Amino acid sequence: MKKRELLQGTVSDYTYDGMGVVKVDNFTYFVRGVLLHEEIEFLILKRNKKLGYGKVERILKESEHRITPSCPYYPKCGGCHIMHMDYEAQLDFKHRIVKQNIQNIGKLDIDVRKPLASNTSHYRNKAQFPAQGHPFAMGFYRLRSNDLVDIDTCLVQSELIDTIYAELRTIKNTSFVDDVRHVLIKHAFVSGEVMVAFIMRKDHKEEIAAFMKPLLDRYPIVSLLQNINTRNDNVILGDHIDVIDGKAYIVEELDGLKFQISLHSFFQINPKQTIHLYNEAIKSANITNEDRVIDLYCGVGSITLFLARQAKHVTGVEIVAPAIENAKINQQLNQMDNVTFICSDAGTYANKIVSSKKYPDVVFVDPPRKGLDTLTIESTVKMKPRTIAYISCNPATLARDIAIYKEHGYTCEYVQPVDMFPNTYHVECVVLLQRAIS
Ligand SMILES: C[S@@+](CC[C@H](N)C(=O)[O-])C[C@H]1O[C@@H](n2cnc3c(N)ncnc32)[C@H](O)[C@@H]1O
Repeated sequence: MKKRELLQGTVSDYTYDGMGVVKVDNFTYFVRGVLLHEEIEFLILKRNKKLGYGKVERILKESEHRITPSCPYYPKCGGCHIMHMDYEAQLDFKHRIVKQNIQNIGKLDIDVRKPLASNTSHYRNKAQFPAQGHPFAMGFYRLRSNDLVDIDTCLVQSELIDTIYAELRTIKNTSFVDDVRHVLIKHAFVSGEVMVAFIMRKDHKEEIAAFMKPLLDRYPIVSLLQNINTRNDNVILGDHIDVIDGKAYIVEELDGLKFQISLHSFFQINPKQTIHLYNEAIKSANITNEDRVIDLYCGVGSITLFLARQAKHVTGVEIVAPAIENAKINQQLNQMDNVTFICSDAGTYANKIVSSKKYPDVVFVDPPRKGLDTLTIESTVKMKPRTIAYISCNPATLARDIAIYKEHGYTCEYVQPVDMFPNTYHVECVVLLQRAIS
């Protein structure tokens, strides 16, 4: 490869993570920060036998959807990926990616609807900021890197998280700064409650308590925690939690239902859009008060309790024990007696239900990005529910899994993307799989 080789081309497509695809002389390059149909000049950064990566040098013909990002740290900070697109272009990009996955991975001919739109700023209720002592930096990592970008504001976090974060940056001047791995903030939008957790290499409870005292007076921080993590990998949380002040959890409200959320439990990060996501899935599944439902991968029981307002009985299944403890308390907080929570691997529980022959009418699944394993898919099929509602945060594994369900006689009419994560390449989808054969 020649030094500083510049090429020109037109962006003809996107990669799943929002890079532009540019073909020059039948060779494919991926270039970040460009939009569909733009004509660009780019520098070749690297190239192998199959493809190359480029860095945009000049936009020769600009898209009408290009905007100047309002965040001063974009694109250096890896938290957001498509902030140079206006929101219409972001939704088109997500629509396109879901369609491509359904067609190319699933080999399926299914209508992919336009994504449901979200508010685009200050939508996040949770932030985890890595920190380092010398030289001090706190913020987010560059994309696919361990380089920390020092930031003092983040436009996708709730305004309260952003304000508290700005104050927490003064840990720079403390004696314990070198032992801080992450600071994690959760904000319950409706109750206003805030959790602040210091993820530490070693114990500094007393120094943290003294440092946080003025902030506890100024902000609704009802849960101040220390979590010790001595691992050498990139898992953020350790197991041990000390409650330094207040309680070990915060309480959030979604659509009139209350949810206790602890440090280790998963909770959807865009609460306003979560209500639309759950209602979309539940409405399409036509749940009646005769229905018995199993909600696999239930977290703190949020979909479970939404479902329980309409179904005869719902069983929520989740592998993380603290999340199930929260779920059981959430059941009591909302006074619902038609719910059972089980701490188990989803596939193992589903397989037990197959053996017991106590089949549900409807199954909900909301797995992590890796999607469903064979045991879970096969067991849910053997239960013969009339509907399997699949909520997915990864269109690639969703497409793979619905193709397998199709082989087992479950069909779906449409995929409904829901934008839960504006300015990032991530997209959530809801799919209803209906049993076509008996
Ligand atoms: C995408 S979250 C969905 C949680 C919940 N449905 C919600 O909307 O908040 C996936 C959940 O699956 C849980 N999980 C991961 N692997 C699991 C497994 N093998 N069996 C059961 N639950 C699992 C995670 O702990 C997490 O709470």
